[in-house]
Amino acid sequence: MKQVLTIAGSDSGGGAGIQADLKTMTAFGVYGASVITAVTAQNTLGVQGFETVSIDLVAKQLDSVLSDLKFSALKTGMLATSEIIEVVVDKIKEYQVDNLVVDPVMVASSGDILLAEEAITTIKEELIPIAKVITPNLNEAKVLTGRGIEEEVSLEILASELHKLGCEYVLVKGGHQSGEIARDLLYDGVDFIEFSAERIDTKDTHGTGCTLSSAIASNLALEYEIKEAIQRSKKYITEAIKAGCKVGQGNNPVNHFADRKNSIGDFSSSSLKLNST
Ligand SMILES: Nc1ncnc2c1ncn2[C@@H]1O[C@H](COP(=O)(O)OP(=O)(O)OP(=O)(O)O)[C@@H](O)[C@H]1O
Ligand SMILES: Cc1ncc(COP(=O)(O)O)c(N)n1
Repeated sequence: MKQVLTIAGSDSGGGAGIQADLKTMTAFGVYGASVITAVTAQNTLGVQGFETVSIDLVAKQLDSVLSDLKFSALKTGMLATSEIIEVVVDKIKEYQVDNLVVDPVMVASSGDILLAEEAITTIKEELIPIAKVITPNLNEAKVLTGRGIEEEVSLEILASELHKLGCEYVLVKGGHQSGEIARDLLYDGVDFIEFSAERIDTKDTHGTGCTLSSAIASNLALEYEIKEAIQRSKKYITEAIKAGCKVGQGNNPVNHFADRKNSIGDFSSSSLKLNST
């Protein structure tokens, strides 16, 4: 079974972070392991607080899993501080894991800040250069290219500027744009490739970024080449948003069961052959 690692924060509400990552990996049939960088007290209404895990314990988690399991891909999500980013980069280099997907999480969809400001430079200078693909949303792409959030700029310009930071591919997500199409743009340094799907009219998009990046990491682990991996992940996130998951009172998470409703029948009592004496 292919193994995939997520290095990210915990979302107690189960919609984003580590929890969304492991659900996504399971849905794609890969084995998901996790290194937790921060523990958030969070629900569908927002982030009520968080604490980072000590550098020592982040390093120990990384050594534990990287020395034992064999990862075909990994993703990073909430890394919170420069010090955590540095230890993550050191360990990825030490254990030489390929197929790094970097989701440069900065702010939760609720508006709560999840990354220290000085850590933005560390992401740019140390993490992005070792990434196979980075998956910033529109605002993250603007911040990483030194722009203000209000500035009007095309996905093409953002993607080509970000590519110069040294990653192999840039996928700028257009989820926060308006219009009938949710358009993401991939750039490999030469060509732009669009991934478009219908925009679903909903506020329940908690965890979309975590889910998409985990889906890409899972599909890279399954040996799909990058465009196919993104295409499959885009289909997954679109269906998961469409199905939704009305679990809380705020912005609800996506539904990881969207594609698998029919498989429930396999586990129903009528389909199980039990020997009773
Ligand atoms: N309403 C929507 N309908 C269809 N697709 C969407 C919608 N919102 C986001 N997406 C898609 O979901 C994926 C994640 O994009 P988004 O821009 O929301 O990332 P993000 O802001 O990092 O996510 P998050 O809100 O979890 O931080 C992209 O493929 C995007 O196009
Ligand atoms: C631990 C953690 N990681 C990432 C996000 C971003 O996800 P979203 O923007 O959907 O809130 C989050 N809210 N919490």
